[in-house]
Amino acid sequence: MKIYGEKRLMTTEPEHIKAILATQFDNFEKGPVTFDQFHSLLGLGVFNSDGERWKTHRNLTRPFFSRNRISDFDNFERHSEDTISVIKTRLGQGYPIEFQDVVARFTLDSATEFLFGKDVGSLGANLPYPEGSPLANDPSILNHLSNVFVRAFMQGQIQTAFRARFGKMWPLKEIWSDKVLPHRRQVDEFVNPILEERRKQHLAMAATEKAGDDGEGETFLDDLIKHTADNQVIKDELVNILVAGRDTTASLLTFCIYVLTERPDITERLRCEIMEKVGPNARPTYKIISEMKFLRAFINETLRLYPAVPFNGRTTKNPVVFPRTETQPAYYVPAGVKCQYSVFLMHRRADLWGPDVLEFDPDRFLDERLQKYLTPNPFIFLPFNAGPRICLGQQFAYNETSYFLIKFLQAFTDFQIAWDVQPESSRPPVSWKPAPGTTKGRDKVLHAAHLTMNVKEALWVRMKDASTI
Ligand code: HEM
Repeated sequence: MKIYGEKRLMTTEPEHIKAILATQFDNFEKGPVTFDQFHSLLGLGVFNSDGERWKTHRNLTRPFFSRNRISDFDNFERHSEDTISVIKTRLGQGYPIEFQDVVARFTLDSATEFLFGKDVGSLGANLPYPEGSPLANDPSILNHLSNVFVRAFMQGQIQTAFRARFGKMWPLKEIWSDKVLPHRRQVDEFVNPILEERRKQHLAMAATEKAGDDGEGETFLDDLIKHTADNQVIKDELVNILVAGRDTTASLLTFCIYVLTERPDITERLRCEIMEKVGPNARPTYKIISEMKFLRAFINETLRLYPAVPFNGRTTKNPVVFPRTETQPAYYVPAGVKCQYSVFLMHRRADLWGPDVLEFDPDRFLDERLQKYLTPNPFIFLPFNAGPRICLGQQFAYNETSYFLIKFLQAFTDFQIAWDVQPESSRPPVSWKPAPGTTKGRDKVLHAAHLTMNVKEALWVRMKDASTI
C-alpha cells in the first residue's frame, strides 16, 4: 500500500510475522515515525524504544517478572475479593455491572500494586451507573481522581492510535496543538504524588543507611528511583508498563466474560473444573492453576479469537526477503517500509486452524487439532508476540487472569448481557447479515481498538450469585 506517499505492507502470513519478530529481528525496528506518533503518550519507555535504548529498558524491566514476583497471589486475592465485593454491592442495588470498566479497575489496582508497591484504589471509587439512571452523571463519581485517570489514560491511547492512521503526515492533524499531551499530563498528575512519596522514603532510608537492599520486597518503582534521578524517565517507564499491563489483561477478561454470556455450556465446564480442583471457596495455588487444563484452553481460545493486541507493525531498517511459503512467493521488501501484521486475522484463517476456525472451541487446544495445527506451526498463535520483544508480562497475565476467573466463577454464574442498558452504538448494525468466513452477523457486540482491543463503549452484564443457586 501507499498511504500519503508512505510505503506500507500488510500481512497475516505466519512466515512473514516470524521473520519480522524473530528470524530477521535485527532488520526491523518500530522506527522513527512510530516513535514520533507515540512519544506524547509513552515518552522514551520500553514500548517506544529501539536499539540500545530498548535493550537497556528491557534489561531494567525483566527482573521484575521473576517467578516469585509474578506469583504473588496475595495481590490477586485482595483485588479479586475487592472486585467481587463491589460487584455484589452493585447487583444488590438492582443494577447490572459495566464489566469492562470493573475489570480495568481490577487490573489497574493489581498492576499498580505490583509496580509501585501500593495500589491506586480505583476499585474504591464508585463504579459507573448505566446511562439514564439518576446517578449516571454524578460529579462525585465522574471527578473521582482514579476515574479522571482512567478517562485520560484511555483518551491518550485513542488519540495516539488516531495518529497512526495518517502515517508520517499525522502532525498536519495537530498543527495547532498536541492532542495527546493533555491526557498524558493528567496521567502524570496521578503518578506524581506516588513517585514523590516514594522518593522521600528513599531519602529517609538513605539517611538511615537502609537503602541499597535489592531484596524481593522491592518494587519496580524502587528500582527505577535507584537507577535514575530523572523523574521523567521513571514516569515514562511506569506509563509504558501500565499500558502493557492494564488494558491488555482487562481486554482478555472482558472477552472471556463476553464469551460466557454466549456460552453457558462453557461456564458450566469451567465451574466443574474449579469445583473439582479448587472447591467452592478455597484460594487457588500456583500448582493447582497449572493443572487446570480446561481453564488454560479457555483463556487461549479467547486470546485466539479476541487477541488483546490485534494489529501491530515494524519498519524495515534494511532490505529484507520474506521467504517463499506454500501459498505465497518470496517477497523483497526495501528498507523503510512499514510492515503491519494482524494476529487477529491470522488467528481466524481456516487454512491455518481448520474449517471450524470461527467457532469458539477451547478443545482445539486439547484434542488432536493441537498436534495437527499448532504444534507443527507455533507462529500461527501469537497473542503475546514472539522473539526478543515477546511480552514480558505473559506469565503474570496468565496467573492474574486464571486467578481472577477462578474467584469470579466461584462467586457468580449465569452471565447475561444487560440489553436494556447496553448502548445502542455498541451493537452491530442490523443490516449486517452473516457472511461466510467472518463472524459478521454473529457477534453480539462491536469490537473496537485503540492500542488494545475492547468491546465498543461498554459491556453491561447481569449475573447470579453462585451461592444462591
Ligand atoms: C493478556 C495480557 C497481555 C497480552 C495479550 C500482551 C501482549 C503483548 C504484546 C503483543 C506485546 C508486544 C507489543 C509490541 O510489539 O510492542 C507485549 C509487550 C510487552 N508486554 Fe504484554 N501483554 C499482556 C500482558 C502484560 C502484562 C500484565 C504486563 C506487565 C505487567 C506486560 C508487559 C509487557 C512489556 C513490558 C512489553 C514490552 C516488551 C518489549 O518491547 O520488549 N504485558 N505484550
